[in-house]
Amino acid sequence: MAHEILTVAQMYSVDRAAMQAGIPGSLLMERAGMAVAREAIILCGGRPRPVVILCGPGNNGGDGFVAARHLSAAGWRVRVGLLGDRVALRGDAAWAAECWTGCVDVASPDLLSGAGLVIDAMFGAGLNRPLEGQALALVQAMAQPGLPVLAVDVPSGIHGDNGVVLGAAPVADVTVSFFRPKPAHYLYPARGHVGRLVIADIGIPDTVLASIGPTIQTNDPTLWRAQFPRPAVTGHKYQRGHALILGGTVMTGAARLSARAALRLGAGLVTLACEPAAQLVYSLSMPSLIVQPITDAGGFSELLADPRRNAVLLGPGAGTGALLREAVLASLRAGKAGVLDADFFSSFAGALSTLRQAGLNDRWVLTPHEGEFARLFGPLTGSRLDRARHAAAESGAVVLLKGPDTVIAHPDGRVRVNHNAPPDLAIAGSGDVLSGLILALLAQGMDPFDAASTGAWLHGAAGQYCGRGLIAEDLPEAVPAVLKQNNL
Ligand SMILES: NC(=O)C1=CN([C@@H]2O[C@H](COP(=O)(O)OP(=O)(O)OC[C@H]3O[C@@H](n4cnc5c(N)ncnc54)[C@H](O)[C@@H]3O)[C@@H](O)[C@H]2O)[C@@H](O)CC1
Ligand SMILES: [K+]
Repeated sequence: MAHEILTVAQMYSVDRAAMQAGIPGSLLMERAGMAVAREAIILCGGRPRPVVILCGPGNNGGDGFVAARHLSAAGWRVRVGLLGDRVALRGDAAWAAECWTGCVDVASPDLLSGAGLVIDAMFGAGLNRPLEGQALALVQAMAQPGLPVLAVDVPSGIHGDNGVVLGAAPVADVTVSFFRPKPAHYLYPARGHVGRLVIADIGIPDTVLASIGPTIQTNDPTLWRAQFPRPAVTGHKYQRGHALILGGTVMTGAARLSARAALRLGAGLVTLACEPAAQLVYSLSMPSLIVQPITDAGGFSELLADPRRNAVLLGPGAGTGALLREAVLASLRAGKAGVLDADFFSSFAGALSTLRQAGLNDRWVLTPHEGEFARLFGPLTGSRLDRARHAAAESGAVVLLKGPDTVIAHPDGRVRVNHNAPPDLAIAGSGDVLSGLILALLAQGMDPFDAASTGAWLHGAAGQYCGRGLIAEDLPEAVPAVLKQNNL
């Protein structure tokens, strides 16, 4: 299964490469339009409906003309509405329009009355400004209750790269795109407009990707399954890593959730260091947890001195005092791997250079949500993808920017977009579980980029497994079932 996501510019390069390889653009358009017609038939359960196809002035419109021809040939009643002048059509779109022998009306909202399906072929990759005028009115008219919408490439008004809605965009039931998805198919708010995504094969050979060098992927177990840690038959707990967590004194729930997740995902040992006042809370919470009282950062450094303690989690519920700050710097200097989360971001607001000097590198995973991200990295612009990538390059660490479309970026420019998280995961303590999962994988020696990807995916899968009504405590308990379900 392919996991590459291509930017709009990369998709145009693919198009050119395919043509250089001898595949004419008109053939790509023919296959694209056929795929659209096929999906329209599937969407309507094989029963013809009056369909209105709204065609724009570029090749997205060309795909619409091809679909019109195929649906008409299949016995469907087709009305085509064109946005713009027919004589202004160029290249393959002009060819596709010539091949359509039916009527072409001026695209207007009136055309939609009586329609059982609308195919949105107004704008795709070439959208370069917000919708206005007639295009905007058409998008608004598509929002009729009960009128299914099938979008070609992207719902018109969606920017293919950043997932931003430019002016307005229909909420499609199905979006049919070609060869590989674009970032907007996975990034919100666009993803909320895409509906079911179909990526159609239009005969472009995978070999064209060699010259493109895609760096964005959808997150999926096939990317990291081979690296997923499995206990050896003859192994013992010390070969499964020793995770170290700094627990807070007041918000003790956060570190307990992280510890529980780390234990469930197979860390050999988990030590939780805390001030003596909180020792009992942690000790009584989980018999398998080792609790070590410390009175200051010196005590934490002593724990770090044992090389078997190979992965550290700092931040969940840890407070913003000197202990967390010093524990972070000591862990970075000690050359450990680890996860920096939650209160870490407030403690080091705007202090990226201090972290880098202390040794922040790609053995570390930073797991901010949007607010925490801005605290450390400032108000960066661009899509979540761009910002995560920029932050990873700037920090030298793996950055996992949390959200419904969690993005995981490596400082070398690789990015993965996670897409299995249900909205039920937006609850208190959910992030603490995620950082505990990643911690367990780091302790077991997994590469940090893969550990972050795996953690995000397992977190989403656990959320799906628990379903509605889940609380954060349920997530670690779902780990064994999710591992079994997915043969991990
Ligand atoms: N491999 C590929 O890349 C393939 C692409 N195909 C289709 O080609 C499309 C891209 O075609 P184009 O590059 O011609 O781009 P589009 O057809 O998406 O749009 C370009 C046209 O729309 C105008 N336009 C852009 N934004 C506008 C706005 N807000 N209001 C009014 N007019 C606006 C532009 O001036 C230009 O005339 C894809 O989305 C896809 O549907 C397919 O034909 C098959 C192969
Ligand atoms: K479209």
